[in-house]
Amino acid sequence: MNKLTLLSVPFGLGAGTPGSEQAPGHIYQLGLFQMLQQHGCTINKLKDVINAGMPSPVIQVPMNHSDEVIRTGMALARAVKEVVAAGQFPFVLGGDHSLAMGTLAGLTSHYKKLGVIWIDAHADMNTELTSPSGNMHGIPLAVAQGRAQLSLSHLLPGAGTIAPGNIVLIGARDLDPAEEAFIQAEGISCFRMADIRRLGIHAVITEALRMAGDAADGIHLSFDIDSVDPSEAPGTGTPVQGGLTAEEAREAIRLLGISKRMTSAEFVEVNPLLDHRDQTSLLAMELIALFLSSMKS
Ligand SMILES: NC(=[NH2+])NCCC[C@H](N)C(=O)O
Ligand SMILES: [Mn+2]
Ligand SMILES: [Mn+2]
Repeated sequence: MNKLTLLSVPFGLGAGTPGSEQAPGHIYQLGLFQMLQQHGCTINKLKDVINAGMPSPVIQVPMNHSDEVIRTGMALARAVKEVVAAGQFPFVLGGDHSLAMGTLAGLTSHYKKLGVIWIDAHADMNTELTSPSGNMHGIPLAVAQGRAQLSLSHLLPGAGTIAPGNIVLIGARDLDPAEEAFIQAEGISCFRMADIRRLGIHAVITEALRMAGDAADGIHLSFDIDSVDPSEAPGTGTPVQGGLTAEEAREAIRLLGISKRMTSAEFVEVNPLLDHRDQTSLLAMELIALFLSSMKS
């Protein structure tokens, strides 16, 4: 595996509920680095990404905290681009899911045909006009496809887009009408919970790697902890019943890791303020260590 750079993004204003900005610090405090060491994983570089000093956004969008979300995305996009240019593996720890716009802007400035595996209860494919909440963590995949007012190139000059055919959604179970319509119209690959129960997580991940990866020059994993059922991951801002078991999440993450095909990853939406006895942070920590250790073995 390439050397690893961990980018922590303590930012949560893209979500409707505060708290996910505390996730990176909290997960470190619970012992992520010790756990990684036990697994023989070395982090070559650790960087906190904050929006301090970013120039004013070149675009305004009518959404909650859009200015801060865009500035953070600009800072993250630059950081991710640097990491990739240095030949390292960028691992982004959020934070809410709006920061995926920054990650994807950085990645698409390098990978011209990026594949994306999006494990989430949601599709995060609303635009500024269809968003029911006004929260920017619900739009990153529409932005990445070039369907929103905001685009990845607003965050980073030279950023590209993601082709709908290179996106695979896994765990979806709470889609808004406009998202549902778009997924149908574009034929976006979407493994809903019923598909996972029918096919099993192993077959789903194998298919997902093929669908996202076969026409791609890199594959990004975007893992939203709300993909896991709230009975095992309650600490998140938009929980939805009927999700993955923690065991299915472990298996999915492990299979993606050992495939050796992933070129970047992000973990988002852990909210320590909504958690029960750190159950969600501890699960996230375990999944992160599992992912990073299975990539190297
Ligand atoms: N990353 C997330 N947790 N996103 C939740 C999005 C919820 C809803 N679809 C919205 O647009 O507001
Ligand atoms: Mn999400
Ligand atoms: Mn979600």
